[in-house]
Amino acid sequence: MAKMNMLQAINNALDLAMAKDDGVVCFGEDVGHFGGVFRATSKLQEKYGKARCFNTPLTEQGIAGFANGMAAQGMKPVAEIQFADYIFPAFDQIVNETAKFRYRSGNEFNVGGLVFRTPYGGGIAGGHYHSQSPEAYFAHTPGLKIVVPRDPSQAKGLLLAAINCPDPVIFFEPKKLYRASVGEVSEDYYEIPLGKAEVLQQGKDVTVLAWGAQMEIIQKAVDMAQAEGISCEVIDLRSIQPWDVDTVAQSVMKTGRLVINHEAPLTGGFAAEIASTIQKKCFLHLESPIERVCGLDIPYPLALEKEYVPDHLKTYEAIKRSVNF
Ligand SMILES: Cc1ncc(C[n+]2csc(CCOP(=O)(O)OP(=O)(O)O)c2C)c(N)n1
Repeated sequence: MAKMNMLQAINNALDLAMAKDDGVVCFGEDVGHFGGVFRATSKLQEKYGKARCFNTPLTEQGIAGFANGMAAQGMKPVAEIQFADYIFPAFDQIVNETAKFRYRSGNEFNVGGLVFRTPYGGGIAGGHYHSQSPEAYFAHTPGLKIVVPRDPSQAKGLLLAAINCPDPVIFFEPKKLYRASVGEVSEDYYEIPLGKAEVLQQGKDVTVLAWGAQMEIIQKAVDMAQAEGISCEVIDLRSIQPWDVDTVAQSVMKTGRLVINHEAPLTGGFAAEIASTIQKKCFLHLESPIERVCGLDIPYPLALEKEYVPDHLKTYEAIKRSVNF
């Protein structure tokens, strides 16, 4: 075991994947010698050469198209989109090509092994080009897997599973935690299965659910609620697509209440999908309406970031509303 922050854990995962399989290549804007704007690919070019870790021009559509072609030929491209806010120039390639490659070619080709890594989320005073959480746009596209880690050891295991996955994966990295989240990480190769949620804390009154950077936010709210005797079950979804319906439904059947938190705006956010599915699966077990604690329906603001974010206080209020309904 070694103490790593999330960036070091991601770098370590990429290093192990590249050592294990010559087909794994890393590329993106300033990813080569510079190691990426956050240094996630630091030293990989030195170690594996310019053919396996290299810079691209400033063209996200080109990065995604290039990744599609490489993956279709059997390589395992790990492409970095510098900020998730800049993934939209690649939207056509990802939605129309990456996600549909296997379907469209009658299973003759697929782009499994393709991973788009991209830092997402706010809380860093980065304004609207460095703060958005666009996971729901991609969750709406069958054929993609979507994964969001919450800490270094999870980031490593989930990224290695993504690179080894027979389907293309978008790996959203909570940039706020890149250096802030530090923990013990095994230096060995290991994978954490995709599509499986993690129950972090058992409870009986209310289920509180989030992913990525919002996990530490909901934990603060849960601690406040528990101090008042409210017993909370805490779930980290880990994968947005596919998401672990059974684990969430089992929990809500026990607690009868659900609070979902995500940083993306409320309307059309992934919490709506979860709420809809769970109200159908757990209808006769629900004691109160499912609560969504999300970002406001506005562009991500620079000046009013604190008002925008679904923080621990808003989450605590939702837990209280849910329990006192
Ligand atoms: C679509 C998009 N992708 C990525 C970025 C992030 N970004 C900001 S500046 C920059 C590097 C620009 O380099 P260059 O075009 O050589 O101009 P320089 O600032 O070095 O003069 C990048 C990648 C962006 N602003 N927009």
